[in-house]
Amino acid sequence: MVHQSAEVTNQMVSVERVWEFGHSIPQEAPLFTDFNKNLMNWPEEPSVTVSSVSTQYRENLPLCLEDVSFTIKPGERVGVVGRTGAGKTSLLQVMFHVLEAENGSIFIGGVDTSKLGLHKLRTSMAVITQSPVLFRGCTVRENLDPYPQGYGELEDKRLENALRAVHMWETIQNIPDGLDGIVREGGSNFSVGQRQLLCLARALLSNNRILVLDEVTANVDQATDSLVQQTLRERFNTATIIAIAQRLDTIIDYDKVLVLGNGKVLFGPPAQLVVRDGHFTSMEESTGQAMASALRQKVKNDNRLDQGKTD
Ligand SMILES: Nc1ncnc2c1ncn2[C@@H]1O[C@H](COP(=O)(O)OP(=O)(O)OP(=O)(O)O)[C@@H](O)[C@H]1O
Repeated sequence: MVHQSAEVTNQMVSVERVWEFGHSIPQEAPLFTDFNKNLMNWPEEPSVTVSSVSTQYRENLPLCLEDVSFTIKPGERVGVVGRTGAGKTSLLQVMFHVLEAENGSIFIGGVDTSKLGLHKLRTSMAVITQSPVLFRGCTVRENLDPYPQGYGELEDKRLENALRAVHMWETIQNIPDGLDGIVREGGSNFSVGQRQLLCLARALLSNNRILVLDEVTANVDQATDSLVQQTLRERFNTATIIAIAQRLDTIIDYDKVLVLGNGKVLFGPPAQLVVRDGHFTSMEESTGQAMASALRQKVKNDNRLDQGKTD
């Protein structure tokens, strides 16, 4: 009896812990709200307005975004740049309400996203993160399109087109069972770059009007990067694209550049941004030409490095 009562006391600690997880931990916003019902085709106009957003990861930590405001028009392609730790990923997290904004608001397609259920919000925008997610134990086919719109040859053709667009069709054909090949833990049977390309194919298949990319081509070579950029231009030509980029050449032809630094922003067309000491410092119309040529020079240098030339 003594043994059993000690055992029960021990097990009650586990019960207490489970109860705490269920009741005392701050929860995310609800997945579904009544507000969602009126928004079947949202966002018809894929605009993004971020208004005076500030936030931090925890109460005693410094703000990772401070009074950030900008407006992206439907169909614009915006490159997000900034030094390491500038808040680029935090901005994406706030857009998807993974990290909640403490102040300010985010409107997507004219709707205040804090009123939306998370399911609607997160399924309406395609995102490819720095650590791309592939699901273990599922096939390549299921990873690309968990909710297939058709079956048989038609569906195979859709998947093939998406894989061809991201230049992964040959790779998939070369693995055992092709589209029906199994994806291992965390996608470990693919390289990081290949996983990102597969996630891009998944984004293509989802037909979302807003595409968010977090350094999506950081792990692929220059040639694949150019091909992916071409795919983005051709296949997402009406979508709004927000792309965090480390390579300036990937965003040089984008409509706008958003420069984050110490949680604050500069926002404008690439030709209006000024580079000093290799970093964006201000936005001046008159010096736009200088910026454009600095960018071109930088791209040239990067290309030389990629080709292994040392001059
Ligand atoms: N989970 C976290 N908890 C606490 N602080 C965090 C967390 N994630 C990021 N931070 C802090 O927030 C700030 C912004 O980080 P964030 O990841 O947004 O930067 P970033 O611009 O995306 O950097 P990188 O280019 O390296 O990806 C940094 O100072 C970082 O230390």
